[in-house]
Amino acid sequence: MGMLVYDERFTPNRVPLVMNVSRKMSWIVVLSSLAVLLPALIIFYYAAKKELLATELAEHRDYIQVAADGFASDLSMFATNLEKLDLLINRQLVETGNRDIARFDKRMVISADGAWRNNKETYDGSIDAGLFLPPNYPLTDEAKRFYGRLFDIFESFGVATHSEKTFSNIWFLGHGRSELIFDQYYQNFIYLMSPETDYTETEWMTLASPELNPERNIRWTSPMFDPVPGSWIVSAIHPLDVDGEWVGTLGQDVQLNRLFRLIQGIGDPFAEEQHILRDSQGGFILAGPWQQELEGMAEQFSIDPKETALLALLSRPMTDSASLMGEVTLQGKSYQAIGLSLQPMGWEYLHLIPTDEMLKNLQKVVYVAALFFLLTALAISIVINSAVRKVISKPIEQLVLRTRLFAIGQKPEPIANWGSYEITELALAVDMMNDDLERETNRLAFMATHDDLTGLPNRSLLNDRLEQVIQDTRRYQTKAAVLFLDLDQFKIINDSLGHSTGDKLLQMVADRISFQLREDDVVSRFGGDEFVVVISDFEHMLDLSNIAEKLLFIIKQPYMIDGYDLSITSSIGISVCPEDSDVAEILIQNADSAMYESKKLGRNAFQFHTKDIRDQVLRKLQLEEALRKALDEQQFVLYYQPKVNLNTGEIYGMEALIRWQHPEMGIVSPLEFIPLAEETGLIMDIGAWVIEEACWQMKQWSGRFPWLRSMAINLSVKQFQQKDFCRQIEGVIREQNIASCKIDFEITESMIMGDVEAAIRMLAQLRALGVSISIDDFGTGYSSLSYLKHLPTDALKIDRAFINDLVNDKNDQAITKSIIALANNLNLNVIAEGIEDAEQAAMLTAMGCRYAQGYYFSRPLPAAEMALLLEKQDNGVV
Ligand SMILES: Nc1nc2c(ncn2[C@@H]2O[C@@H]3COP(=O)(O)O[C@H]4[C@@H](O)[C@H](n5cnc6c(=O)[nH]c(N)nc65)O[C@@H]4COP(=O)(O)O[C@H]3[C@H]2O)c(=O)[nH]1
Repeated sequence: MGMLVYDERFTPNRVPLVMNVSRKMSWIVVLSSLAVLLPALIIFYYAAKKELLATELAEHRDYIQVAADGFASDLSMFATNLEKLDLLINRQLVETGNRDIARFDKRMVISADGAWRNNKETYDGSIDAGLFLPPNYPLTDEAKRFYGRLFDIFESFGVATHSEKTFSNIWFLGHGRSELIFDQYYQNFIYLMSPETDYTETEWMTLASPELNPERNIRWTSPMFDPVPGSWIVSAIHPLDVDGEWVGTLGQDVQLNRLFRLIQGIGDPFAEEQHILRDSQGGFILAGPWQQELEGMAEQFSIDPKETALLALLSRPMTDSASLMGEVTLQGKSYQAIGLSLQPMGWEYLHLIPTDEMLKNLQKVVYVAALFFLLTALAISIVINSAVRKVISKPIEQLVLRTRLFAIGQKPEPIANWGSYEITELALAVDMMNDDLERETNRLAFMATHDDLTGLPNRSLLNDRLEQVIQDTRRYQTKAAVLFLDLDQFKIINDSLGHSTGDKLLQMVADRISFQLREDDVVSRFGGDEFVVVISDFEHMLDLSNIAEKLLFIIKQPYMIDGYDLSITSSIGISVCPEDSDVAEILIQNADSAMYESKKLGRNAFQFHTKDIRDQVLRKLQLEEALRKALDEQQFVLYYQPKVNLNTGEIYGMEALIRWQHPEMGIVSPLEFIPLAEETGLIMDIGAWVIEEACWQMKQWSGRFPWLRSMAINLSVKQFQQKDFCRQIEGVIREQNIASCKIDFEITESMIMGDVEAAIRMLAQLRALGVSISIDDFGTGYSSLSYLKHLPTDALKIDRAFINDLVNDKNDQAITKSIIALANNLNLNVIAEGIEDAEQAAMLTAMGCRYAQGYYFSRPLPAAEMALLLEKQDNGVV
């Protein structure tokens, strides 16, 4: 959808990590489901595990108890058997007789190796007991009776008990290395025995000795691993005492494998369950995972010392009944241990159940549940994804598209229903916002290109239009013109009647100019009271003259504003494209220069841009460049023009006048460069230099000529407007150590007229420093008498314009007289400037003017010449 409106700002990679809402919602569902379900599953798992282990282990413990009981009862049955056998033998030996001797003789023969064994031909091991007597056995009748009777007892006992299948054999070992045995498994045992066979020092005999078995009860031999059948054997031992005398041992060999099956088949055995069985001496019978190792070297076997948990468990005492012994780690795997002590042998049995196998089913349940939850969450997220896409994402994408269309200036059709209330509201708000934005953008664009007051195009739009017009002149070989129009003396109206009246006047002038011109022409407000008109196409220069004249005329017509009947004239400068230039900026500059020229020519006139004007502009540029270097290169010098007392002809003071001695241009008049310095701001530095230099000079001269009253220094408007001007002056006075009363600042009326109040404040501050103030060029500046009386001044200087023709011009005489009268009334001194002859001096004296300055007395002089003049007066020569 975004592809429809291509704009670099809209490319999605600007925000590469942002996901769309529907996908985000899906993720939220999946993740929040998992966030809830996973911990729930984990909690469930651990709770269930605890419960399961508790119940399962309890069940197993019971099984084990049953199996162990079975195991123990089997074993104890052997003990009972032997006890019974002992009783039987003792009872029946009392009744032995010759029948027993006959039985012995009938059965026994000497074998080739010298040992006595049963006659093989009549021997059937499954029903007969076998007897072995070593060679040279002392065969007394008593012995024959004894063995003959034992044959009988063993066979009947053996056959009877064998049916119970609880043991494999019963045997008797006598002190003389005799052995009587009834063995179901090794029926020919006696034939395998060598004549040297001697069991008398083995446990089979010793455990029955009165020394080791004073209680005369059942003992168990250490279990033994028989590698041939691969089975563990243990023998039950019972002493056979006849008439209180130990005659031998009764025993039974028990193959443990059959019993192991009892404990190894408990419940549903676990694949990796382990069994550890130790006899009462600590010897291993079952060694869990190390069973093979044990059976390979039963004597040296011990548990790996790294299995510390198991060793610790084995070191704990076990109870007779099966008990849970907690969790143990074996070869890195977790087991649940159940242990007990098997009686009557005192063996310790440890049953190890792999924890994971016990929990296998539970884990399966948890995995299935987790999978189920995950799939459910995924399914829900898919549903939410498509719902959110339909209800939110799609409308939002539409809205984005609409906004982008607005952004590129297109206006899509409004959509009344967006499916849901909130989106419809949002869409309405977005449309409204876009409308407002469009209006505001247009307004800002207009403001950026138009003048607030008059609504005319401003400078920037003027430039654009002028560029366009210039291009058209090139393309269509036409001519265009720029008219630079400035209102004459507008400042006076503005200052005297107020800005509001001035603004209304400007608006009316703008309307009149616009009304006079064609639509194609451009009328713009260039600044202040300046307007620039672009005439886009004309044929003859005369057309331009006509337009200019029409404008001069229409502007000159009276205006009725705020109850004032106002009139104003204008001056117009005209530059022509392409003759003067085809560069917008230069065309405007040229028209501006021509406008100044027309002002010089007397205002209310128009002037075409000419070569002369161009030369003047060039000169101005040249001067400006040179002026920037002048101060550094010390090209300025001060001249001094004496001020004279008309009554006595004596010099009482002087005016410092700056001179610029340029190495190539020669002397440049201050009338030319001071306005330029003001325009460029260089006047600040130049003015400061003048003040310092003049003060320094006055300090020198007032030492030599104490009667010298004042040094007048001209101030420029910009200097005067500086905020810290007073502080600067104070600094100079302090630095030069000069009496401030000897400094007189000359300011012009126009400098005061802008902001009268501020000017009054500044003058008061200056006077507070002790300096005096004179108003220069007085009479030309439309001073209002009303504020003149409030001005903190000391003197008025009558402008040279009134003196020039004073002798002949009655008006000038009248003005001069009234200025003198005004000064007298306001208690101000009055100085006439520009006196060039004696007649003027005489007339002024007659009019009551006391002070004067002019070529008649002296031209402005370099310091050295001025010093000579002062010296002459000091010497009374003048
Ligand atoms: N025709 C004629 N002219 C006479 C006669 N007596 C004096 N003048 C000239 O009249 C001007 C008097 O200075 P201004 O009215 O203050 O007018 C000054 C003043 O406004 C400005 N100016 C000169 N020096 C400075 C300065 O240091 N700072 C500032 N801000 N302006 C200065 O330049 C203006 C012109 O100065 P200058 O060329 O020195 O011209 C001086 C002076 O040479 C006379 O009898 N006949």
